[in-house]
This record gives sequence, structure tokens and C-alpha cells, in this order.
Amino acid sequence: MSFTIPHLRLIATRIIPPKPVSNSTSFLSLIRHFSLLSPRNTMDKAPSITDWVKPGDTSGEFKRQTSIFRNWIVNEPSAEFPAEKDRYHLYVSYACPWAHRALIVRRLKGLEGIIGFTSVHWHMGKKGWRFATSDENVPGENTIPDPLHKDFTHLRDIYFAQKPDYDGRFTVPTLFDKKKGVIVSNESSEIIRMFYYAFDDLVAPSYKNVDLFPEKLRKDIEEMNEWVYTDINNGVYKAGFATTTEAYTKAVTTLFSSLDRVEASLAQSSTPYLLSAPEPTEADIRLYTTVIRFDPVYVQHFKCNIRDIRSGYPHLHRWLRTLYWDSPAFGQTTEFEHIKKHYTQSHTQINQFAITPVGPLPNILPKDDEVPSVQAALRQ
Ligand SMILES: N[C@@H](CCC(=O)N[C@@H](CS)C(=O)NCC(=O)O)C(=O)O
Repeated sequence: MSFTIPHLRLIATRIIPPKPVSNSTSFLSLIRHFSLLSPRNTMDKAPSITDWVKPGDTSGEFKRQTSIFRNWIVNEPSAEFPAEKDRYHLYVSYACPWAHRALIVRRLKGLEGIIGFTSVHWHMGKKGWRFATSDENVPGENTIPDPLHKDFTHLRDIYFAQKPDYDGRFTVPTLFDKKKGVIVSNESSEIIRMFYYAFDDLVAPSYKNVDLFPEKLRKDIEEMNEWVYTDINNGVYKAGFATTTEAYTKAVTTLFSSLDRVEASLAQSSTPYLLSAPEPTEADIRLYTTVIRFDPVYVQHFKCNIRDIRSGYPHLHRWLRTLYWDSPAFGQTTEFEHIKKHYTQSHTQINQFAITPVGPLPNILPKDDEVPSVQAALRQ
């Protein structure tokens, strides 16, 4: 009989039950030790974390996996995961658009003193996201070693400590319960919704009034989320990771039709935000984290180059800059160095020499400036 890594983890679990998370390093060492002693180390044969299109999938299409941890924090003391100050910790990457949603909402809802966070290093290698080491000086607040588990070097250590046979992806954002030592959720669309209301009794009154999912816009937001997610948020990845021209062309043309649709809708908006909302809502947050990465990365790295935002989409460009420059929750959670370096230096299948392009410069234009061609057109 040959043993795979998940088998070995299961065997190891039966011999020595996992210790609490804070103390599980020796358990992880045991797993690693077993995997080295295994009759046939199948590590090399297992699909690699960097196989963005499943080997053998002739469609050449990138298919995103569904998140596994789907618990909810609720404002109810007897709940499995009750809303409490300093109980939950958010693991993010500044590079990641899904994690960026959670960082923005944390700020907009005034949760800084209630939920702590750590950003991983921008580089994602064969073992997935890693924590920065104490001797590294990586920009971005809290880009530090894991403050909760001193011996953990990678995000995946948290997943394995809880579920030794875990065979899903190790994704950010990951919301962690320090009291129970378990992952609450690794699904950003649900994490942000927990943040909207669950902690409202703990935040300052001004933040309680921030409603990112207002009752009367819910239907429109849900409807917009549907196509923005499929065609734009995930659409850039579908274009970038495609391994056939057909899959790429389909993704990129759908992406740009949907950007055209947003542009037309912003042209009609009676406010600076989507859906004519008086303040930013979930719809703005979910679109922002893709559009802010568009010119600096997706245009060249993911070949999303039918147009760029700064010269091709005046209303989207204005909307983007309003959020970035006028709202610290958007601007101050945007870390361009993580964004640019992560994609270009982690995806070596599509950028073999891991060179990060210098431009476009600046990463985002000031509100009162335009690229020269737009300036010239405006002068006419
Ligand atoms: N559905 C998830 C997707 C999260 C996700 O894919 N995050 C990426 C970073 S942008 C990740 O951590 N990928 C690591 C991997 O897939 O191995 C969510 O929205 O939370």
C-alpha cells in the first residue's frame, strides 16, 4: 500500500491527537517527519498549488474552488461564535483583492480596536502564503510574523493544525477565533457581511450608522454582485490563468463588456458611487478591489489590455480616485508594492523571469490630473 500525505496526516492524528493550536508545532513536525519516512513520498505527484488550471483540463479555464470554512459570528452571547472584542484575528494579504474587501470593511466599520489583523508577505510560493520574518522590512502595517503562533511560518500551518487532512486551498482572508483556536471563515463575501452588523454594539455610535448593505439597495447590490463577481472580479483571473486562446478570449471579452456596463451605469449615477448610493456600499467595495489593481497589474500581467482604466474609462477612473483619495478605508488599505510584486513574482508560469514591470506610473493618478492623451482631448 502506498501512502499519500493526507493518509499520513490521518494516521498521525490517530496516534497523537492534535494539540491546541497555540502548541501544535510538534504535531506538524511529526507530519513532516512521517512524510519523509513514507514508503512512497507522493508529494511530487500531488497537484501543485500553482496549477491554476487543473492538469489535464483541456478547456484551459481557471475554476476557483469553493471556500471550506463557513461559520458566522453573530451578536448573540450564546452563539458558537459570538461577537466579542479582541477575540477574532484576520489573516490577509495586501495583494489579494478578496482579502482587501475585509480590510476595507474593518476600517469603514471602525473595527480596528476589536479585530486585529496580520498581512502575509506578498510572495506566494509552493507552500502558499508565508509570513514575513522578523528581520524583513516589508511595507504595510502588520506585515509581520504570525503573532498568534510563534512557530508557524506559513498560513497553511493554521489550516493543518485544525484539520490535518485538509486538502483545499490555503486562502486569505482567513478569520480566526483565538478563544477556540479555530478558523471561523475563509470566505470574504461572508466575512464582510459579518462585519457589517455583528459588532454594532461594540463600535462607536458613528460607525454603527455606517450601513454597507442598506435594506432598500439589497436587491440591486445582489444583482450587481452576481455579474461583477463572475465577469470582473473573477474574470481577470479567468483571463490571466487561461491556458487556451479560446478560454482567454472568452474571459477577456466578457470582462470588458461588463466594464463597459459599469461605466455606463456610473455615467448615470446621481452620486459619486455605484447605484446612486449616498455613501459607498458593498457594491463599491467589491468592485474597487479589482479596479485598483487593474492598471498596475491586470492590464499587462493578466493580458486584460483591450483598454486600461485611466485612458479608457473616464467615469470608472473618477469613481476609483474618489474612493482611493477621499476615503482612508480604501486608500490606506491599498499597498501597491504588495500588489505589483505578488502577482508578477509569484505567478512564474505566466511571468517566467519574475520581473515586475515598473509602470504604469504613477500607480494611481491624483484626482486633478489625467494621462496626456486625455488632457489633450479635454483641451479640444
Ligand atoms: N472565495 C475566496 C477566494 C479567496 C482567494 O482565492 N484568495 C487567494 C488570494 S487572492 C488565495 O489566498 N489563494 C491561495 C491559493 O489559492 O492557494 C474568498 O473570496 O475569500
